[in-house]
Amino acid sequence: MTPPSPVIAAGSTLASLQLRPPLDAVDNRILICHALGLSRVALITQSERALTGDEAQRLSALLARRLAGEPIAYIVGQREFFGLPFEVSGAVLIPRPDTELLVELALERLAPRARLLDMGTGSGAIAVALAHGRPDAAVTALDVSEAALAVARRNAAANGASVSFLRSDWFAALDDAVFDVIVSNPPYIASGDRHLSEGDLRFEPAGALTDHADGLSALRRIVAGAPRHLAAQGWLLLEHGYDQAEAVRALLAAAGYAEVQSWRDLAGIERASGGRRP
Ligand SMILES: C[S@@+](CC[C@H](N)C(=O)[O-])C[C@H]1O[C@@H](n2cnc3c(N)ncnc32)[C@H](O)[C@@H]1O
Repeated sequence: MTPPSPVIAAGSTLASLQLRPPLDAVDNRILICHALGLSRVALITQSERALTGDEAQRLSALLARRLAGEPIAYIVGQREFFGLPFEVSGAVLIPRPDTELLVELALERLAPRARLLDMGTGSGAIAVALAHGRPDAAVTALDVSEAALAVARRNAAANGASVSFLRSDWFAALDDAVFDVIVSNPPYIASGDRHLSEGDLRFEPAGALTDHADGLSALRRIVAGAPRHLAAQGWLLLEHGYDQAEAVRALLAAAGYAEVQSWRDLAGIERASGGRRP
């Protein structure tokens, strides 16, 4: 079926636009607020206000992008993660609620003034959430993408979080730095996986999603390289795909990590695994 035209008529009231298919009321509300620079409260109090010609054009353009499948977070340039606002652009993965599990696991393991490293920081979501929640911690975050690091630096500044950022191909630029906790949500989708050409993933940076191999190659490199940068008893905590927990535990066990285990997300799926320095 052809989707209804995204062209919005000048003179439409805000109330009528919120119920306009094919988007649901939440998406409509977010796009209207963004196009018109209105708060949610203003949308309610000004429900009978009619759109000007300029506003109708702006909203039509946003709606067309959404109907073409672009994630709403990229359209409005923002996504919430761990209760904090994060700028997002096509240079970074949109932070997922699933990844909050990794933040919680790290928070449980951070001793006072602990040193933490976030590998493949993207928007900075994990590092900024941790530095915001634990200002006493010394948080370092790295990424191979300079464009992602620029977004992450702005997110740290906007959220008042102190994070040291570093451009690095995994451990390459770390010298002999040592951390008490290393966390990573690396690219773990295998090349050729059909999900890469579906939904939001079509719009996200390929380098954030896939390792261009079997899905485990970045995880292998991190598991192998982390011991040299972990303090005694230090934790390595990794996010991975819904079907990779067994494989990641096997990698950790083969590398000699202690207390190897996996943790389930809110849907009951093992989405994070880790262990202590061998
Ligand atoms: C799945 S995204 C995670 C982003 C963010 N940490 C999050 O959880 O929302 C993976 C990140 O790893 C980065 N990355 C990919 N290859 C890398 C490499 N060789 N060295 C460092 N970072 C890398 C990507 O640029 C991307 O930002």
